Amino acid sequence: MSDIPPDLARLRSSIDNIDAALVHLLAERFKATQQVGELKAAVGLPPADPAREERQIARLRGLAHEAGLDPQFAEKFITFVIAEVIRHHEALASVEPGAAPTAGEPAATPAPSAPPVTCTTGPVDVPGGTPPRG
Ligand SMILES: O=C(O)C(=O)C[C@]1(C(=O)O)C=C[C@@H](O)C=C1
Repeated sequence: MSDIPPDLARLRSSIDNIDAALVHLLAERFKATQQVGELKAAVGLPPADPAREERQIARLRGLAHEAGLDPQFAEKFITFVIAEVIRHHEALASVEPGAAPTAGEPAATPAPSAPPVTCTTGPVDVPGGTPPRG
């Protein structure tokens, strides 16, 4: 393969930095939305808030326009991210005592001090399950 022109290498290095920043920014956003999901589940608020989403989309479309980014792309991107957040919120709501009501149902009384839900990456300890080996 031929040598990479220095300008291409420089631009790619910049792209790599930007991509890393995007990943870090998204990780921070998901840390914040995780807490929102726990709070919503604890008080019985529904996972999605379409009115809030409408405001976010309108705001981001405006920012995108000012920044020279395609507003349609900005909307698609934030909609994609929010859809994933809602999926996480729904998972939290399904395990919280103050789980979100389904349509037409009143909200359950929230537990006074519902513990925060944490994500487990390792094996889950089930009471009465197989004792750990070793
Ligand atoms: O602000 C909220 O209520 C959230 O749950 C966060 C968030 C988001 O990711 O920005 C996600 C789902 C809602 O529909 C609206 C916004």
